[in-house]
Amino acid sequence: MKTLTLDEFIIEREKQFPYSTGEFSQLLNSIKLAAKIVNHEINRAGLVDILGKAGDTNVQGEDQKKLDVFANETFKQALVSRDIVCGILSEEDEDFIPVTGLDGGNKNNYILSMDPLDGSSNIDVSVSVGTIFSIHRRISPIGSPVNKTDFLQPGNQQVAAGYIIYGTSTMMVLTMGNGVNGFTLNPAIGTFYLSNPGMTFPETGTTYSVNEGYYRDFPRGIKDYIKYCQREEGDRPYTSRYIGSLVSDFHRNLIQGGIYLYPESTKYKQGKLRLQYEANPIAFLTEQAKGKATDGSRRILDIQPDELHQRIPFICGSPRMVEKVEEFLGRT
Ligand SMILES: O=P(O)(O)OC[C@H]1O[C@](O)(COP(=O)(O)O)[C@@H](O)[C@@H]1O
Ligand SMILES: [Mg+2]
Ligand SMILES: [Mg+2]
Repeated sequence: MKTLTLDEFIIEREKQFPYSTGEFSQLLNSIKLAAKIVNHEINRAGLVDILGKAGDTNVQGEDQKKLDVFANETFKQALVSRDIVCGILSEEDEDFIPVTGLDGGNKNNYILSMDPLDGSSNIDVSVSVGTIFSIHRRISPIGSPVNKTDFLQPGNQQVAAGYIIYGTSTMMVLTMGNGVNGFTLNPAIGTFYLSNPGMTFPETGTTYSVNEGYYRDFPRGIKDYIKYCQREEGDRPYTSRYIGSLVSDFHRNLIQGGIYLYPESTKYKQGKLRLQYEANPIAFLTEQAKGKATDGSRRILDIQPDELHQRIPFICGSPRMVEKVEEFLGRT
């Protein structure tokens, strides 16, 4: 049986999509193109001047890496030059970016929120990193410039979300609200093929992913859950695996079962991860893969955003494991 390419898969799915105008597949094509350019740069990172700090900080006060900036510019270029979105929100830009036509307005339907390079702390040491994206339909009138409310929609309004993992192989994992599918890049011909159809979280797992270096500063319930994972009982102790790239830790847990936690702590009072372009897209994928995603008490996708770059405590993965954390948090 012929393996579907990403293009063929999207065209097939778009036929089932209300409002289908071809705009959506063009948008995913732009993402796919930018991903291939970034992938190429990552693969030869040590040979070109793309490692290390760029010398600036982003709106979160983090040192931008050269690859953060390269990935950000590459994705923006691919989207703006094709005039395929009406606005962009990026981790690396303070404000949202309205994409305007000659008339100052914009006829496009979609806005894209993105984390152009996820796992920046791993770039210089050849550990897998990713790109995360979230797609919403605009709420401002077609033809007018986008405004802030377009970017403060809750996660349950996403029409699609995904990530690209630049790992031992390069994959795009995507949901359009109808399950989760993984596509592997054949670097020889530059085509993504449907390699992992119908990805779903195992009900439970034996892997937990959390930066235990912050253990002391975690809420009581999280500390109790970590101790529970380490106790010699039943199928425990669980294995601790933490790559330090959300996309990579999530991808492993999606395939093998497991849980990822980035709770609030004294250093990150609201957690570290950003709601609009990290937690929401990953939560949409999680739920579409029959997993669970919470901030400890609320369903991530139902949280009403207040700020473009707001942070949120984030827990996601195999449903039984996430429920156990909620139980521990509920007890405190
Ligand atoms: O080093 P820490 O504090 O454990 O944080 C690691 C987490 O931060 C992130 O790197 C944040 O993402 P960015 O690299 O896009 O800023 C996640 O990918 C990762 O899970
Ligand atoms: Mg990130
Ligand atoms: Mg990033």
